[in-house]
Amino acid sequence: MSVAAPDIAASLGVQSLTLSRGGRALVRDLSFTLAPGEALVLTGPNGTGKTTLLRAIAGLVRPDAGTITALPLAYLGHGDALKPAETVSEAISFAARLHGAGDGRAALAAMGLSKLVFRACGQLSAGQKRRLAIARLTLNTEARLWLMDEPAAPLDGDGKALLAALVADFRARGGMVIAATHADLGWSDVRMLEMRA
Ligand SMILES: Nc1ncnc2c1ncn2[C@@H]1O[C@H](COP(=O)(O)OP(=O)(O)OP(=O)(O)O)[C@@H](O)[C@H]1O
Repeated sequence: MSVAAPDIAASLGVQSLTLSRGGRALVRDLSFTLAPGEALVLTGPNGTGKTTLLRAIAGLVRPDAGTITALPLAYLGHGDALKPAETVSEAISFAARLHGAGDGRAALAAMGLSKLVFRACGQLSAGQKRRLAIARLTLNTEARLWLMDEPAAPLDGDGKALLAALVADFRARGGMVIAATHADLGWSDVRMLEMRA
């Protein structure tokens, strides 16, 4: 007996979405579609709901109303979710094994971390931790959509350029990206959504 693979939507569809937190409406009747290869950048003042919208798309916050297409996705939150005692090599190889994505060394190289494989995650700088969290996200080979919350906040210029290259490569392979940021990410050909208070 064979079991058919579930249908996976090609695009992300957000329809008539309303979201609130603490009794306050943050998003009202929002609709948009993101097609393969597209990126959407969320901007807007602190507290306007960028993280909440990302979390709703990830299925972590229940909308008051509306629908969101379910897609295989990878989520990069504010925090890097690294275990301090684990080495960089251990952190990356676990994720690589989980997703059947080789040994993860190419992902480390892509974020400029090859020389840090034996360093404990707890001893990394803020920018190095962010680079590692990004490298790990790219190992999720099933993901069609990357959700990134302030992905570049602690990154230097080189780190931002490496992130931009990974995002461009993912999009060229049909991936979709939604990022919340206060910084200019330097990504080309993005759509913008400004959240308002
Ligand atoms: N668990 C919660 N319970 C109640 N209110 C919450 C909760 N989480 C977030 N909020 C509120 O929802 C609003 C939106 O928060 P959110 O983190 O989505 O904003 P943001 O646009 O991402 O902000 P920032 O730019 O500071 O990262 C804020 O007013 C926040 O206090």
